[in-house]
Amino acid sequence: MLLSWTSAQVRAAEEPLLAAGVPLMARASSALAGAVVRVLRERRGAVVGGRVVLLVGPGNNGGDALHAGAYLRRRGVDVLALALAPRVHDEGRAALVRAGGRIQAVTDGAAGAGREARAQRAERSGATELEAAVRAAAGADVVVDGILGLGARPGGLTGTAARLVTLLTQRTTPSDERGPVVVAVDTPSGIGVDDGGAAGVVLPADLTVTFGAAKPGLLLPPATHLAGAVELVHLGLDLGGAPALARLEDADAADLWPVPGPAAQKYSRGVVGVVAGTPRYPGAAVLATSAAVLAGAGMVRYVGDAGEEVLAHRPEVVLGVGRVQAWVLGPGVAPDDDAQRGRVASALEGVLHRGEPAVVDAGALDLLPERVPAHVVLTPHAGELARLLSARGHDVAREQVEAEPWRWARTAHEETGATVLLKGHVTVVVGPRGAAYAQADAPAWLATAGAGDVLAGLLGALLAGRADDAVEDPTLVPALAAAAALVHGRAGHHANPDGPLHAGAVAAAIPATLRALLARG
Ligand SMILES: NC(=O)C1=CN([C@@H]2O[C@H](COP(=O)(O)OP(=O)(O)OC[C@H]3O[C@@H](n4cnc5c(N)ncnc54)[C@H](O)[C@@H]3O)[C@@H](O)[C@H]2O)[C@@H](O)CC1
Ligand SMILES: Nc1ncnc2c1ncn2[C@@H]1O[C@H](COP(=O)(O)OP(=O)(O)O)[C@@H](O)[C@H]1O
Ligand SMILES: [K+]
Repeated sequence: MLLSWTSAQVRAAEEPLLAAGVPLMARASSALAGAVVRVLRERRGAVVGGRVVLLVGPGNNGGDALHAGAYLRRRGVDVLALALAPRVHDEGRAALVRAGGRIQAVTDGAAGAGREARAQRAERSGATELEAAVRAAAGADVVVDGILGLGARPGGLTGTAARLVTLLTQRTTPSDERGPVVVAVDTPSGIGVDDGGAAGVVLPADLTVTFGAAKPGLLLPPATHLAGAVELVHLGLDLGGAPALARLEDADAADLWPVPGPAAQKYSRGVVGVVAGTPRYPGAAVLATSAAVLAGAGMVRYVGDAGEEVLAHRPEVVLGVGRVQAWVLGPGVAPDDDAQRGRVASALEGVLHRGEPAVVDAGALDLLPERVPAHVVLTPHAGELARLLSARGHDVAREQVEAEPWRWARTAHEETGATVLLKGHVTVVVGPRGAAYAQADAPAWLATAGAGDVLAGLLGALLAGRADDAVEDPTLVPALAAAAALVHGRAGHHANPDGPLHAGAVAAAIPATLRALLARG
């Protein structure tokens, strides 16, 4: 499991070590230099003579970059530090100069203009300075982004740094193999370290070397898309307490998946009840029931008017109401289908009364009671979450949910009591007692009609298989939801690696995906 901690948690864990004189910056910067050495070797086959440009901001993040630069200079690398703040880390600067590295202050003449003529002169020379800095960075083998790290204030980069990064990103395209490899120090500068925001301009990194612990912003969209590969450097921090946000890996999902023992029978393995689809829209019913069957449910009951189509595709499914261990409610249930909405409502009543876990998706979301237990999992996409929250008095649009998925998923959990699985390229799950996950397992090809119905059925099977545990320990529910998102994403890869997908193929890939996962786990 990949765990992440907030900047405050990391700083608190650093404090006792710093007080005891542990050289954290030396550890961080030598690991950073090691990463740059590897990049140089991969890119040019040699370290000596490589060109590295450091973007250096006012704090310790810049200090890390400068110390790493000193190390690289001693290895024969040509190092140029661009100081983007009036003052940069003193010791780091001295170390780089001692090692023979160059430092250049960059101003862009836009700030502090005095009298007109002087201002114009300053502007001209500043613009030239900035242009030269951009040229140097664009021509380097590696650019090290040490402008801001844990100390970044909300709102993103400002001033010279913002202008330089803007020009540099215009000059270089990520797919251009001749452009520099960007290595971010601790975090890409200017992202929301704790919330994954990307309010201003950010230099997209190919690699982020992060210190002590991963930060939530490295796992959350939109910032996660700017971090590249993330390499964690352990600093020996004692990070007590719960992590802020986690990401499950294959072994974690395998541990959570119920595997039948010799005494298993279909009822003990979990029966899933599915209220989905309509005669007009039978597809969702077929996909949700198929996914539940293929994910290994003991039995699947279908409730609704699309039974004929369901049986034509899945003869294993049993039609009609009966005892179930978990429900899947809402895929393909249209707002004008009173009969199916009535069945959803009565299943929801049962859920509140008897306490089975349930997946509440699509058309069932607007039938959700005021408060539900955490073993009810909502599975909205950003638009559906915005609608649900707006109906409860929050003024929020789809774009805002996409910009801050963790925040709004948390709000939905607080409002409803439910565990919330917010779908997207990164699927964010929030449950009780601060439990939160961000899963990035799916190929973008999975953004296809019906994929959500498959996820609902898959999660339903998992909840049915672990229904007693889920009801007993509500903090297990978000982990189960995250595991379902992982398996769903993996099934997308499995179904057609790097190519177009249709939802039926994703469902069909579930058994082999689970077999591979359980064999490795
Ligand atoms: N605490 C430690 O001992 C360690 C810290 N390390 C490094 O130190 C970093 C944190 O250092 P700092 O606390 O100095 O913070 P930063 O280096 O992130 O920068 C903070 C400085 O930037 C300014 N600033 C913040 N937002 C700004 C903005 N939007 N525009 C312009 N200026 C802005 C602040 O006023 C402050 O002067 C970590 O990210 C990591 O790279 C590592 O060396 C490991 C050990
Ligand atoms: N860009 C993306 N990359 C990867 N997965 C995505 C992306 N966009 C959406 N998904 C996933 O595809 C599925 C789409 O579900 P949903 O929006 O409910 O579609 P539908 O209602 O048609 O089934 C979700 O599991 C979601 O996480
Ligand atoms: K940085």
